Amino acid sequence: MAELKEEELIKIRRHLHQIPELALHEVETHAYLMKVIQAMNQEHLEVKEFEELPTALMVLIHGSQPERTIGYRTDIDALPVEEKTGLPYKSTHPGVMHACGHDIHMTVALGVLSYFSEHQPKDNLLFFFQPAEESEAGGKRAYELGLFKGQWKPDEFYGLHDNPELPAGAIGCRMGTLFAGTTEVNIDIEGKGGHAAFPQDANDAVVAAANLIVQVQTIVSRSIDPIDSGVITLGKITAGTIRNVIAGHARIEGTIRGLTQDMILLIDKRLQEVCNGIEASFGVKVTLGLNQGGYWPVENNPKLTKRFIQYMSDAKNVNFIETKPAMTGEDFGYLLAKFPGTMFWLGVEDDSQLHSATLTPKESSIKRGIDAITGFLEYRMNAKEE
Ligand SMILES: CC(=O)N[C@@H](CCC[C@H](N)C(=O)O)C(=O)O
Repeated sequence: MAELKEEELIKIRRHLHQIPELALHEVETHAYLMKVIQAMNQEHLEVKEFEELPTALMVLIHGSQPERTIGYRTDIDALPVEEKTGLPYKSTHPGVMHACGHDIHMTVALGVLSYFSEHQPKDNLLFFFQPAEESEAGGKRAYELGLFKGQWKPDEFYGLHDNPELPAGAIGCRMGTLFAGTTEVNIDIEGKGGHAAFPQDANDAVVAAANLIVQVQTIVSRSIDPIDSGVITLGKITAGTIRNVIAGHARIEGTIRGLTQDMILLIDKRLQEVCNGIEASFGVKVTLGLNQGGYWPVENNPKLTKRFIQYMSDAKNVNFIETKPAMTGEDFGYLLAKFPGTMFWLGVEDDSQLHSATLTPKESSIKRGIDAITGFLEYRMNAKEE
């Protein structure tokens, strides 16, 4: 047994990349993670699975002189995106892809875990392999199901997200808010179907939906202080069956983002008002469903994040970049509201954005990320408390 080498980590990442699974269905991923972890030095390791959240996994490395339990979280799910990278190790699961880089996240976590399985840490280290980040709020579920109990409760929590806009291996972070809070939006419009030739006898849900979509564009442009930040994106619309039948139903799905909870609530309220207006002017029934789940703004803890940034800025082997807040969401925001901690970016340098079918993170970022994180954790465990 020895800690995982760079070429082994790359093999692991490529295997994970080939078996992406959607939120709460990460069965093969879970089994593969178990296999990799079981091949590590088990001397100080304890592994826990959970009947109530079967694809989740926690691993505790018992420290030599523990004063605290330091948590490290990685997400493990993928997205419903058909991969178009053409890579030899592309997804083998049709219509599903690690288009948000969670394969990189998991590999970095395994690398850090493998390092500390061979170099016993002073404090306890708790690794949380979390299902369902992209949807279904896996972090909140885990918390509400009581997974963080007894020795499985972190005193502080860290986690990363990959960032194609940063150079490979760079660490990005900031004090305060790193990511937005998000709310999932579902809008159902009920009109009356009919023949394309007799619109007067029907009530066209497509026309109502089109107007609603246009009016929604005024929420950010007209109701929000331009100095503040808010987003509403309607990413999916479905309606109708054929060109010559007037659709009686339309469904629109989207997402709201804000750097503060007040901003999210303001957009929620304005969206409800727009829906009410469409109901009144088109005589349709509009049902608005809003679900924030666990996607709270990601607020970095001041004391821990100051220490994190200090270490990363000073470390000779780390390219540290102070970043702006981003409108991406993360259910780690929920866990950071329960446990103090820090979320940060790992640069993976790519022209494609997160959630794109051509995302190809640079694999050299994996080892550099592991070195930066293990260095930080060692420093953290040995640093004197102020
Ligand atoms: C990092 C990232 O891309 N996260 C997702 C989180 C999704 C939140 C939720 N399902 C929503 O769509 O509102 C993101 O899309 O930012």
